Amino acid sequence: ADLSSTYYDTTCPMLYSIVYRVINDAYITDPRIAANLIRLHFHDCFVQGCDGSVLLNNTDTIQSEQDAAPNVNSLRGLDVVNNIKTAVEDSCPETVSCADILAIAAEVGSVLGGGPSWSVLLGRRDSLTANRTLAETNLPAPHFTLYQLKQNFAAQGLNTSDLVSLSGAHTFGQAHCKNFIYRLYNFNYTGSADPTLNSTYLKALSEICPVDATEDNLADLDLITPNQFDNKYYSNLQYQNGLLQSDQELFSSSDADTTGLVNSFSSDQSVFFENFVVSMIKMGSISVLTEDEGEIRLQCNLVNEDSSGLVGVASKAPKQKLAA
Ligand code: HEM
Ligand SMILES: [Ca+2]
Ligand SMILES: [Ca+2]
Repeated sequence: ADLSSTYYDTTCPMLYSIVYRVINDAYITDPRIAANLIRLHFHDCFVQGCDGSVLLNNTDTIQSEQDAAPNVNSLRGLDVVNNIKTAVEDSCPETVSCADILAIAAEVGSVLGGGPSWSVLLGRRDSLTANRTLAETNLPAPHFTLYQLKQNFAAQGLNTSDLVSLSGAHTFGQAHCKNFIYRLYNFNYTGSADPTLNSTYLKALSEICPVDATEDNLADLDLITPNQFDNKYYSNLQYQNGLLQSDQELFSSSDADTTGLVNSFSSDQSVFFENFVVSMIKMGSISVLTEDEGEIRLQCNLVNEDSSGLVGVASKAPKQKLAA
């Protein structure tokens, strides 16, 4: 069945305001949470669809996607998702999926950053499985060329325009040095910096990430407005101030048919916002589970019942008994 914006209108009318309140509380002390939550939804949707698989922890039967290379030491916001789930279960027990919570949280992240709001389509159900190998394979890498990025998005049913608009989420949040340090000192084994990196920006980045940078150092993805959801990401690219290679490729790749889109998003923020919303809704619909597929998890990090018959949340009855 199709997703619907009114899916929980009768079963959980306060859903949006509950999700908003929990995120807003976290945002006051940690504005980066807005970026963390958008990224979680993306990393969920690209791995067996938007089914909450990214939230599952390691167990005897689950290999957590959180340990896949693109996620390890890099996913934030999982605790806030659990806080949201607890608050939602309080008001609407056993009703709202974790996959839907991620989709709403992504929209709230955009809104809190000053970005667009949209009516989130709902009705996803949660997976019974995770797939770490698929997380390694499907999530795009920061060193990808434009060609690789297009292939990677096409595999999810997303086109070049989606690639450019969704990359605009790098208008906020941060990245670890290890994801771009190779651009600073020995790009493609040339012994020098990536030629598509602005020399002033290169100097600034070299201070954040010296050759022997420790793994924990972070740089803002958007050097102009690091916490604001706006279109500065695209003007940065025009000045060769993209942090990741995968960002700068959208403007600087020799065969970039994406340059025109970058220019139009840079010159008109409302055009960027409109396209971002369309692409987020498209991404949020990738391979969703609906109706009797999957389950409504009681705890986002655990399936309700594992193969050994143990219940995910001790205080709740297993799914089979509820249905009986
Ligand atoms: C186009 C291919 C993409 C690549 C190669 C990519 C890669 C990355 C990398 C390497 C980081 C830094 C991770 C770290 O160092 O901890 C990052 C951060 C981030 N990405 Fe992407 N990303 C892509 C697309 C997207 C999309 C489609 C979204 C959302 C719609 C997104 C949202 C974010 C956000 C918000 C952050 C900052 C997170 C934080 O501050 O914790 N990215 N991305
Ligand atoms: Ca998933
Ligand atoms: Ca920004």
